[in-house]
Amino acid sequence: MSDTATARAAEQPSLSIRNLSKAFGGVQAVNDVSFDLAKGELLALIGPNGAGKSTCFNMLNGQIRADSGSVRLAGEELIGRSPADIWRRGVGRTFQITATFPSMTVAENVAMVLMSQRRELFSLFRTAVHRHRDKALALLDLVGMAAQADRPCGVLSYGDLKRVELAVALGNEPRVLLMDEPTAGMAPRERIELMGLAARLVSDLGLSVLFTEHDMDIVFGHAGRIIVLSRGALIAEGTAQEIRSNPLVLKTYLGEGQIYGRAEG
Ligand SMILES: Nc1ncnc2c1ncn2[C@@H]1O[C@H](COP(=O)(O)OP(=O)(O)OP(=O)(O)O)[C@@H](O)[C@H]1O
Repeated sequence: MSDTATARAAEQPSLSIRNLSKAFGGVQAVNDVSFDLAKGELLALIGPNGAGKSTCFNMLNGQIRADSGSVRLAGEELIGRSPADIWRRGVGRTFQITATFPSMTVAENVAMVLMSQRRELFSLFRTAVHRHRDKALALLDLVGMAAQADRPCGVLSYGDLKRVELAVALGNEPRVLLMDEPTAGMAPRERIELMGLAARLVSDLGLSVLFTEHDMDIVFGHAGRIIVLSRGALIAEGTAQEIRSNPLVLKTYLGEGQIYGRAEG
């Protein structure tokens, strides 16, 4: 690669979304949405219920096929690829509902993803768990869970489970991490701690994180930048201060008075 091409590659956003659209029957769930996620950025995607946030996420990781548009990871097109392929290329995801195996220990759960990443056979699970233990512990250390490595996931608090889930997502060494309502169902203090951890991972690992969130204290307290969807369309983009004072956002979302203390679901 020439010096100019190398410099250009370094400047490239991690994820570049252009004119993304998806309709379900007569409902235009996502309508011509374009935005960039920069390297080392913590970007929040917010909007009222039904705005299209989940549909957007599901297109980014290949779970839903876009009707049109483009999603590029460091310049490489992701549309049309399977979720497993997109995951292997470096787009990780955490879900609203935690998905660890309760009877397995914390370290075994992390080792599972390391095996899967290397396409190892699960029949050799015991030896693989042993082989991946150091890496699993290093990942657990990143999320403050190394001391609990040998406890079964089934006995952990919800906040700790979310940390394990984060370690599992990091096991694939993602360049981009999609976090779907990461703090849903958590107590206020746990919420702040988890997002503080995500922010630290963004700056320490140079990870790019896109997250959806209904808790505006979390969004305004942690996101470097915010994008706002309403009825499938991107209506605003900016810093917390810009979004808070944006008249259209106030009218369509923040003015509704439904975001603080919204029932989780
Ligand atoms: N599989 C589907 N089939 C039909 N309509 C769908 C489907 N998925 C989403 N929709 C519709 O698309 C629109 C966007 O939904 P989406 O779940 O993406 O919004 P959201 O912003 O994630 O909402 P929430 O904050 O409630 O999770 C809504 O009108 C929804 O009813």
